[in-house]
Amino acid sequence: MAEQHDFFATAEHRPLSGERLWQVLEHWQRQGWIRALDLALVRMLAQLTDDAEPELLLAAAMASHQLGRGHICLDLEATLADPDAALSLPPEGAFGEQLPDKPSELLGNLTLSQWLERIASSALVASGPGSAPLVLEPGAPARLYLRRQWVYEVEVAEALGERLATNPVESLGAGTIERLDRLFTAPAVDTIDWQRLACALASVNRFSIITGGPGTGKTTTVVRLLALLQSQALSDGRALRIRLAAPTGKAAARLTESISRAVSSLPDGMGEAIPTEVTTLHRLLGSRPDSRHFRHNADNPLHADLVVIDEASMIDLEMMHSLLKALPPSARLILLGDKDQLASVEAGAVLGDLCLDAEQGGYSAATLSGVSKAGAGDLALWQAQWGVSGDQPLAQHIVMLRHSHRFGEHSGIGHLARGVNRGDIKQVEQAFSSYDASLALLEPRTDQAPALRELVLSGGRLGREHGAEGYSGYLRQLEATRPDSGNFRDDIWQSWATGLLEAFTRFRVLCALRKGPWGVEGLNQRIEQVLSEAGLLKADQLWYEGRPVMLTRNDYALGLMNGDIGLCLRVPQDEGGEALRVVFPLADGSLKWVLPSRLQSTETVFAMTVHKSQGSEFAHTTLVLPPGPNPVLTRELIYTGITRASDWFTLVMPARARLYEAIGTRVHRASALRSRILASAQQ
Ligand SMILES: Nc1ncnc2c1ncn2[C@@H]1O[C@H](COP(=O)(O)OP(=O)(O)OP(=O)(O)O)[C@@H](O)[C@H]1O
Repeated sequence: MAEQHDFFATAEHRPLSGERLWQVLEHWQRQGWIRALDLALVRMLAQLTDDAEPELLLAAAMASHQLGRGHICLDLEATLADPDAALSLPPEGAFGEQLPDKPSELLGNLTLSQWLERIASSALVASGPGSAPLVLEPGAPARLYLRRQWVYEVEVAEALGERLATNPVESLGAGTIERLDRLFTAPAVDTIDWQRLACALASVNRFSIITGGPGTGKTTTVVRLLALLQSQALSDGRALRIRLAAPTGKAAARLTESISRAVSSLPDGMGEAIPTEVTTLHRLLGSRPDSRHFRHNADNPLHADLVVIDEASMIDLEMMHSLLKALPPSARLILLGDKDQLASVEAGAVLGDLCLDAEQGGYSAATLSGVSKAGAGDLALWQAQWGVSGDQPLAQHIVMLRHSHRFGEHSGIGHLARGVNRGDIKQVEQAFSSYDASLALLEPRTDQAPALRELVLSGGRLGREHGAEGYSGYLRQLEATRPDSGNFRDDIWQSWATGLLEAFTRFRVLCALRKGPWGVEGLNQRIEQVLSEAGLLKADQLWYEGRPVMLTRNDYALGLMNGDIGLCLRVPQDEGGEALRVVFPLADGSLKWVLPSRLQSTETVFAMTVHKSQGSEFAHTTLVLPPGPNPVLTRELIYTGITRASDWFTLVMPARARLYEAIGTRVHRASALRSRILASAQQ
């Protein structure tokens, strides 16, 4: 590949001078194309040595910037092929403008081999373990890492590779099969019971992934798996220590509810000693204020025999690293999640990377023979129909659930989500035209369109025809059910607040962008204005009754996490009189009341980004796309937005082309995690 790039380079690359480098980097930072953090890192690197070529420092700035965009490393070859894409140029709102000092001007005629040479020649760069702050892997594709990311990737791959190295599926014994028979009915002829298969495979492995779209039974399956393993352990005289966690408080609270439901429907005698309390990953690992290190680590592992993590698509590489470090070697790890959802906010796409081929199965002869007695159907025949065979270690540990019990064949949301996932524009259009009881499409010309106003107030057409409300439902409930006496600690005020928190989840506006009139910032202002004009709230100050807020940073002193959502309510005080307090739901079902002045970093959340909505579900979800092209518009973003809806979904798109472009664009995050894991498992 290096030669190929050299071949296409037509003009000579003029070496970059130090002076020009700093001019350009400062310009990039002023423009917001790179972060202040990226520039500070490069300045720090430049001070460590005087042998760093400007082209190396440029690569370091881009690697740091790419990390901020979720990439674990800088793919040097891809960067040379499209240098401006590495800085997401053109920026939001600047489409078509002439932009000076773009990366393509600096890297235009540089060949890969020249760049590699200049990077590798510095003491700042190593090709593997050591203390140099950068790591260069010159293979194909050549990658430049900041050292910490390289260490995370290597150590996660080693830990998972070690867990994948064994596949004792032949040990599936008569006791397990008898329990599977109690937990599952026999599958229909010629079908595969993927849930049963997942249970059988995960019952013998130390690492398993159960992936599937919304309502495919991930929770149901894992609860049956816990029942199977715990009843086995109890009959051996030693209960398993089981821990359940999810990346966010919201996801943990949702899973607590669905696990409790699933445990109560287990066959008699099989629900014993199965916990239903789900904690956040941060709490599970023991987060420490202002530190990226956790209380539980390799020296102080978790007290657990089995750890289940839900919403695993939200786990970034660093968190996966911390989790694997804290996991005792003998403990089982089970990840649940939807591989097609957006990747984590922070860097990495761990679940997506691991599940790249999950749809095809790819089970080996040993796995097929081992599970043939599990009663899940003829997996060998199913796989033969796909023409797939395999002995790739990762595939033996993954099961994809394929049938949605929530969004079945006749569900509009299911039809639409499947169409988006397949990139099938026809199916997407057909979904909107055929399923008008659950789906609506709005194509407003401006952000002031009356139809948008109606959507926000009362749910638009879905509100009029099918009872899918907008924000007026929550705000009317606030006034109509307000208790008339007592104090905010009284049960009556607590249940009022609980009801309002629940009502607020019935409708939500999700945005692809943060900035601009079609982003979170503009739409929050617009929604406040619409609701104020309708007399539903008085948004004349920062804090007003009815304001929904989201924390934008962890607040360890208050025990609240980034992403937690609360409502600002006017409540009677202990000492008499009334005051505004913000009420937050906690994972254990209790409420936390906080004075607004104690909240450091919050933002209004009538509109929120799709990223922040992961792990949540709203009865009526509205997804707003911007009119202009933007690299954040991807298939995964649209799918994640749609699948936040439990009953109704409205898509707002000022320009149809954005939807088509997004559906055709897949998220790609540079990393070598998958190939490293496979190499490590085969060693
Ligand atoms: N095999 C099954 N047969 C009938 N109903 C099922 C089956 N599996 C799951 N369900 C039902 O489907 C619904 C969704 O199941 P579950 O909550 O386990 O799915 P999930 O994949 O965890 O969903 P999500 O992650 O989207 O919340 C539940 O009401 C559950 O009882």
